[in-house]
Amino acid sequence: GEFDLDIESPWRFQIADEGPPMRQERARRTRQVILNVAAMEFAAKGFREASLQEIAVQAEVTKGAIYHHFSSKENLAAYVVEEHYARWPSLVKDVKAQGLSPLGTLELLLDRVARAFHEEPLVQASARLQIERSNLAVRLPAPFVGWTLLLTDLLRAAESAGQLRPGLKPEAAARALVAAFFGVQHIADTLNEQADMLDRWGEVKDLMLPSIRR
Ligand SMILES: CCC[C@@H]1OCC(CO)=C1C(=O)O
Repeated sequence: GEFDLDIESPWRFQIADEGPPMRQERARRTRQVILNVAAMEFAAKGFREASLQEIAVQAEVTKGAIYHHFSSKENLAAYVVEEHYARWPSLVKDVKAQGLSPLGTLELLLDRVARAFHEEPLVQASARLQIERSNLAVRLPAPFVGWTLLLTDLLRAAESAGQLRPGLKPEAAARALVAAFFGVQHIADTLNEQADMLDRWGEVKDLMLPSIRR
């Protein structure tokens, strides 16, 4: 049945320096190209080694254009993370619209997120920047919180629908799923640059979901 997902709030956060207003379409496009190229650079080399010069060359803009849109390398990193989190609400809406059961929605959602980690540079860059967050002199949103809240909602709905193993606490299962997912994507990234993420997530899912279902 329908369940209320507050999918906007967990991932909304205020960026320190908002940057210039987006008047022309061309400026918006340039900004997006810089973000996409920066994501690949951050994902490949991490914050410190990522080079604004390299980003400028690949985005075919001047370094000045990067500073115009993002004011600093740190702020550019914050926007890469913001772009990553900004993706989830629409993904959640799409999955929810399939009208599956709460646990069916949870499984499909995490499969889609696994695919995003497998193939999207913005998501991969954000995950790597979040790991480096203590070395970054810019405020990033707390990782994991948004997903833990959202999965808790889904698991509470599963409990109401009688889908949850008796005695299982929704919050505990949500934390365990987020921890498992984080570990899987981290290992897949570290050892194989996310190449085997879908298989590795499938193994963990096949182990955990039966222990969650009634
Ligand atoms: C869905 C699991 C949570 C997810 O795993 C990697 C990561 C990186 O920051 C996450 C986050 O929520 O921030």
